[in-house]
Amino acid sequence: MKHILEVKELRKKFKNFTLDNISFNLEPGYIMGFIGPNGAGKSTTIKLIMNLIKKDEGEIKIFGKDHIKYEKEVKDRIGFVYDQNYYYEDLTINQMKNIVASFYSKWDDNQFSYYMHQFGLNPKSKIKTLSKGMKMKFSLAIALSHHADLIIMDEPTSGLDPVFRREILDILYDIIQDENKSIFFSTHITTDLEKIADYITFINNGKIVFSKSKDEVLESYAIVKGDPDILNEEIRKKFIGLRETKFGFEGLTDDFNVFKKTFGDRVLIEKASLEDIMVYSVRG
Ligand SMILES: Nc1ncnc2c1ncn2[C@@H]1O[C@H](COP(=O)(O)OP(=O)(O)OP(=O)(O)O)[C@@H](O)[C@H]1O
Repeated sequence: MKHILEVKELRKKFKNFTLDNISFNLEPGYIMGFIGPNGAGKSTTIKLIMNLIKKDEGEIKIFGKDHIKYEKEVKDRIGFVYDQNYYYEDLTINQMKNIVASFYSKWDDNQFSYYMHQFGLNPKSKIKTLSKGMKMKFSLAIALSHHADLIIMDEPTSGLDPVFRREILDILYDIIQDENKSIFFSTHITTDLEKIADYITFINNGKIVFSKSKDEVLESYAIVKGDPDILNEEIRKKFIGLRETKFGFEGLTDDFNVFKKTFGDRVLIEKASLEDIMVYSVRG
């Protein structure tokens, strides 16, 4: 099996939004971050992968198998964290865990107890008494306790404090040390991805902007800063996004050698962060 997750020409049309021609692949042993502004189509893509909503067109294969035809088998091997995980609020963590555990063939109670301890959660607490961050920790513990080969998460670190976020990143990093496992997750916290992602898939307005290795992404863009008087129509076209004030300009380009050659020391060329790439690409 070459790809653990294959999404090919995926389409879904809502009344006011179309997810159009989404294609990307994830190989075993890697972490892929899924980024894009609010409303770009991240959750919709994830719901389509998990068959929580029906696709209009396209193909999704997980572990080399069609995600609908082999849904039960495929989902048994996926650890899924979703920003609206539905739990019975009146049950305790342990009672809810017993219900969820029955769905997984490789459920591991020791692993779950380990995470309860690690995450500082009391299994006797009622779900309704948990804070947002604690509920997310509970969801993560469930996703990580059945020896999943693919972890899919929709904004798993939202609502978590920086200390716990770092702990989660370490856990995710440990998981992919097993080279047969992969992680696909959406996030707005691009600095987390700079730390641990191998691949970045960027979606904007229902379309894929790029799906590439993180190193390739970070090497192919730069921020150029300089004096406004060097800007003309031709030069402006070299920017993906540009911000101008009367004191200077700052812009994102994927053609920074041209600036180096043409302007030398008159421009400052700096590395672009994932956040820069996202913000300038979206704003234009
Ligand atoms: N069931 C639905 N019916 C109609 N439109 C929908 C439905 N679900 C999502 N949409 C629309 O699809 C678009 C993409 O939404 P989606 O939740 O996938 O974005 P997102 O990238 O996850 O955003 P965020 O970062 O804010 O979570 C939005 O315009 C949203 O209004």
